[in-house]
Amino acid sequence: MSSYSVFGGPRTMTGSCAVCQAVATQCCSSCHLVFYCSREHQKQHWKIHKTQCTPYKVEVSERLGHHVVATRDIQQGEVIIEEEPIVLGPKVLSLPLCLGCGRRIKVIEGEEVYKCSGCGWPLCGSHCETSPFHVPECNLMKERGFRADINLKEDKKEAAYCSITPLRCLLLKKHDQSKYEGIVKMQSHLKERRDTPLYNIFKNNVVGFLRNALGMTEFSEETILRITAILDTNSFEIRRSEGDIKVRGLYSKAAMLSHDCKPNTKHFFRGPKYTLKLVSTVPIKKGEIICVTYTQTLWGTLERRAHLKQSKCFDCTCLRCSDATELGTYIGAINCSQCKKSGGKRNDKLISTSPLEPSAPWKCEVCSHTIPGRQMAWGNDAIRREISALDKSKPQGLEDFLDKYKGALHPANGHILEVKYALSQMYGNMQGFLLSELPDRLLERKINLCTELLEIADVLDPGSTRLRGVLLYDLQATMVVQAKRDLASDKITKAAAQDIMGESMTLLQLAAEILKTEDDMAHLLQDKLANLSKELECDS
Ligand SMILES: C[S@@+](CC[C@H](N)C(=O)[O-])C[C@H]1O[C@@H](n2cnc3c(N)ncnc32)[C@H](O)[C@@H]1O
Repeated sequence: MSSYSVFGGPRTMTGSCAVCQAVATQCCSSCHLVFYCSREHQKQHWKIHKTQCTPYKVEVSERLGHHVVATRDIQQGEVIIEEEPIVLGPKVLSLPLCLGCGRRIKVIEGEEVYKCSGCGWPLCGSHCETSPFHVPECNLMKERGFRADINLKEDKKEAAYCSITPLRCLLLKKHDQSKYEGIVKMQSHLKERRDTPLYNIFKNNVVGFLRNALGMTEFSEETILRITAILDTNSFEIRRSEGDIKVRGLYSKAAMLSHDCKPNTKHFFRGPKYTLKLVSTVPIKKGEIICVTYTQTLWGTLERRAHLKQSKCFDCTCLRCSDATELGTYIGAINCSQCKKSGGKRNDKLISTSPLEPSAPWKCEVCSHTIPGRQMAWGNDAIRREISALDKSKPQGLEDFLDKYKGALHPANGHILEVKYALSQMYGNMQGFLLSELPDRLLERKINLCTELLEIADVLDPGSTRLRGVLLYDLQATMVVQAKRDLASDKITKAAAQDIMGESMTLLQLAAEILKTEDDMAHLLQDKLANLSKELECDS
């Protein structure tokens, strides 16, 4: 941001000047939070204010607790928050990972994994022993005479990692008091978490390890459990850019963001310090809540709310959750078996009679057929398990799943959509199903899948979201191949092919704009744009 870009014209609110405390009528036009009596004082204060100037403020409400509100209109694609983590570390259960750099460790049977000379924890190699992430915990373990003896297995998640991130939080008390204080002020929901299975695991394993094995008796059981609860309530899951492993991080500003099942931002992590960037996916009006999603867009309300209740200890009452049709998408709906029997329309659907009550019965929109809410929840769990067990190495198992459930589940049911999304990614992108090799039937299938999914994404995950970007990209690529084939076999005229290519170019430009923030897509998209422009030039 240039030094003077936020110096707007006079505004008619009053406050006290940030420099001289005189009555002031002008405020910063970017954040609208700081007042100045004169332009000179605004310029003078900019050196300090530029590090604090944000388009949002944190407010507190009974429903949400702390949450973030826009202090001015925010355009689509603006970076709202950019910050480094206060703490970074392994998830509660983690695949083998290096405590120095966070990379996945490859475990080869019969070969020793490198172990830290100081504390015995597995690392990539000696160079990771001096990593600032690892040094404080390593010093403590050495000091307390502890040496880890961990037997990692290649594809097995290791439970011993559960103590590391809480330990890193506690160590801040000595090394960075203000960060530690920032953490302990965060919401924990410790009361609600007490005596849950996870709480008991933490009580035995984390408290046991830190207080007994490491002798950290200066921290009470209550404090340690509060830290584990704070991590569960506030941390972000980070997929490392290599895509091989997930870690978790605590970010002080982003921890204030509330959840909505139709969020208005996306976030990603960049660089060796895992800097979080929060970007608006749609325009956000001054006064609106800036939010993220803590759950999955393609899950139905029953599943999302159960997940939020269990992991974040609250009952979501957002617009999407409150609407039995989920904003008209029917993503939780199932087909009515009774209407079908009596020859009704295939799409007569059962929806919840009261979506904010998980036990409320589900009722057909056309006939009076109902089924208990609990049965819906069991059904969803069973289907979720079935999807997890599907062979995702080839499309056939997924197509069979869709075939099996096409009578029972509504075509836009979340389970169906998840499988359709997986298929849309397989066709055209996986060995044996590359775009140029796809038979015409599967090209058409891929186009239909992308179009169908985009219609849902436009409602539930609108704007510049990754889901829309990926679908738009795939759709245009498939349209280009289809148009070329159709032209070659005289199914369409040259003019019609050019129209499709032009439309594809528009979709590709949109996808490129959305995905420019995605490490894995940005270069690919620039190349594709250049190639498609060349083709269009040659054709015209
Ligand atoms: C990451 S923290 C957000 C900051 C928190 N509100 C606070 O006061 O510190 C997550 C917690 O915020 C609350 N929260 C977030 N979104 C909510 C929502 N849509 N409805 C109710 N509570 C919400 C829940 O208590 C949740 O566990």
